[in-house]
Amino acid sequence: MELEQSSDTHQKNIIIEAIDVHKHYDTGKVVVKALQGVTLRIQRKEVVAIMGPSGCGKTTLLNCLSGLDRVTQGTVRIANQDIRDLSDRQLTLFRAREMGFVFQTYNLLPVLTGLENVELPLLVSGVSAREARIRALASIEQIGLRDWASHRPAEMSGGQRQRFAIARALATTPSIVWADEPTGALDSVTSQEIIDLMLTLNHKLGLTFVWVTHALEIARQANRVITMADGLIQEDIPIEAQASVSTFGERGAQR
Ligand SMILES: Nc1ncnc2c1ncn2[C@@H]1O[C@H](COP(=O)(O)OP(=O)(O)OP(=O)(O)O)[C@@H](O)[C@H]1O
Repeated sequence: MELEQSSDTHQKNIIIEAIDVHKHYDTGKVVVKALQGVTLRIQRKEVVAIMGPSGCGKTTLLNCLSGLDRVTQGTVRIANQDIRDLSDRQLTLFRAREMGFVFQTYNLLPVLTGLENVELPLLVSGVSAREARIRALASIEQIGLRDWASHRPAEMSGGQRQRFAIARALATTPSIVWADEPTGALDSVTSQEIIDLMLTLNHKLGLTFVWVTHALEIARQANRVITMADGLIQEDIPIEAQASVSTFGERGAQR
């Protein structure tokens, strides 16, 4: 009975579920089988790192799980919503409500200030200008850069830009933040500051994070590391259960 209850709680806490996901890219000349049957479940509040050699399908998996791209075959459920059942428009709204995105290259609009960049997704999702300002400032407060709100990205360091990108991802109060190589363009000290910020937000706000990374020193700070090879999950190990992080890391970090 107790077992049943605990497995029920486990099921309820699952926020990301992929079942036998395939993704093929038809380039006209060849069909690239980027994902070849990925099944995984991620619980609320987990911090999951996805590693693996270049071309193994990490970004494709992130795009398919987050609904930035459609799967060729298989099921993706986010917060119990099967995203295949959503039209493109519904999926866009669902993403805006449930998810935030952080990319290696920040993707801030250069003509807007930090504050305006953070306000943008709120305005796009229909929040009033007044409310957007309040929420964007609260989000910037979380990343500790209130004094930089009126600066444009060109005036900021890489770390500050990435902090604003994180503030933008937080502004819509998502439950999941996807980060594709979030520290790929940063030096090691700044990388660690960005990781510390995401881990703090995970603790404080209970956000679920999925990081795609090549860096072992980043991955080992997640709760769980998934290593991919050739479009499949090769290893899926909670950090505390890893007998030797360096062993998996040497494989995972290969490019
Ligand atoms: N739009 C596309 N059209 C055709 N092939 C693609 C497309 N996107 C990715 N691929 C191919 O799918 C495979 C997986 O690519 P993906 O970008 O997911 O790998 P990755 O593990 O994220 O690589 P990296 O670490 O270099 O970013 C690769 O063979 C890649 O060339």
